[in-house]
Amino acid sequence: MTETPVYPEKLTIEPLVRSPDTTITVPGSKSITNRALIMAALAEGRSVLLNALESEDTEVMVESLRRLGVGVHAEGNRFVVEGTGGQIAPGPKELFVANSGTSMRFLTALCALGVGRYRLDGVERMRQRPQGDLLAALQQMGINAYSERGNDSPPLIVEANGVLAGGRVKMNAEASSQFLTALLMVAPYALKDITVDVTGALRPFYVELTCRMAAQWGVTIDAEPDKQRFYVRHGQRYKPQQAYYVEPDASGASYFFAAAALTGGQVCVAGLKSDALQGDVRFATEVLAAMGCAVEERAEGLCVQGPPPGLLRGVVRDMSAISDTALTLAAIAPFANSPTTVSNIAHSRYQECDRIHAVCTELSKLGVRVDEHFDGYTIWPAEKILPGEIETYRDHRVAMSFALIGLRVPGIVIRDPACVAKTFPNYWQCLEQLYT
Ligand SMILES: O=C(O)C1=C[C@@H](OP(=O)(O)O)[C@@H](O)[C@H](O)C1
Ligand SMILES: C=C(OP(=O)(O)O)C(=O)O
Repeated sequence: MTETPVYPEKLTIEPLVRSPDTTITVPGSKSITNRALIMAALAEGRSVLLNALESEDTEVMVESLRRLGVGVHAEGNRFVVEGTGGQIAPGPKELFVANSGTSMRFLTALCALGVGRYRLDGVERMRQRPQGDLLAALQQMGINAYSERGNDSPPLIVEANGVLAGGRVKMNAEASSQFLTALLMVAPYALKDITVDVTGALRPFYVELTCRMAAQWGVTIDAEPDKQRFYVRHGQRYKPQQAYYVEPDASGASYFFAAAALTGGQVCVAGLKSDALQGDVRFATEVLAAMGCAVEERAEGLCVQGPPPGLLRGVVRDMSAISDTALTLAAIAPFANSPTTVSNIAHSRYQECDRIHAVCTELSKLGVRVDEHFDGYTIWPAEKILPGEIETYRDHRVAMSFALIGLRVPGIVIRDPACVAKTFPNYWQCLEQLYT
């Protein structure tokens, strides 16, 4: 894989002197790359992924798959995967996934197809992130899956006996929709058909992404219209793909669209379509459009034109389905001419950091009025935003979002800029292109 650039401890963002008018190429989607890696691993034979994301979150997935006996050869963003048809190397095996939620959840379910003992661990923050409802679902299917410390967080142990029973399972996926994705992806390899009854609220777009991708790879996942029940026939098999193209990362694209919104400029993201598989494309097509931006799909990609100065409107939105972009929205909200309220993202307090608290703390530091709610925030238009040093809490999205404020306000300094390596190692180079 390519080397991550070396960054200083702090990065000062220079304000733009004129509005951008440019096209940016963002890397491939994390969500799609890590799903495609699992589906390719489960398929029998060679698959080739094109425009795959090369970042920490996909590297830990690739390394873990290798430990499970799946050959993965990465040449830049072209990944060649030698699928083993659902056979994974017997335990004992130790997997380390740093702070990649998708890797932790998807691999936990994959290990349930193995034989023996698998131990999955991550960095300190990963040891605080919730996994209990995924473990509970696997237990219902005859797998001895548990948290080593008894706190529903990693390290996780999966003791498997080569048989995932299948049958009827109840699952709560409120803490993370990734639990359901993880289970659905391995479901065709169970002994019996699987019916999942979803209890509690489900953030649907990531699960829809899973279902749409499974269909591309030859597996049907049926869902009731209300998305409270999913059904997977056992015995289906993923078909290896000769050239599976990974869409540009829509969450990563949100920063560049937001830059256009902030500056009255125009930014296109190459290759992204308004009907992308990824729900986060709605940040542009719905949220920015509601704030007064013009959003248009063109031959070169999806393009956002920001409104003239002073005309960006605040929005009141349930951001639960696209919560990774709630931080992007928080960064541009102080520049709007009315307050912005984000609701229903309580789960994001258990992601890379407590994202609600981080947003509120860092915006307050810059003199922005913000009210913290248990499930979101209200951000008020700011007459003046102060310079300041942003704590990024090892959260790539805090770093990428707050850098946007620096495009308008002098003296914004981002601590630990290297944390973007989780999903977007060349973020700062892409950001620089806005100055050209
Ligand atoms: O399935 C996925 O690819 C993802 C689901 C979401 O997680 P949660 O459902 O845990 O919020 C999102 O935040 C994450 O970045 C990627
Ligand atoms: C929440 C995120 O990632 P994950 O859950 O995959 O670690 C993210 O990328 O914002």
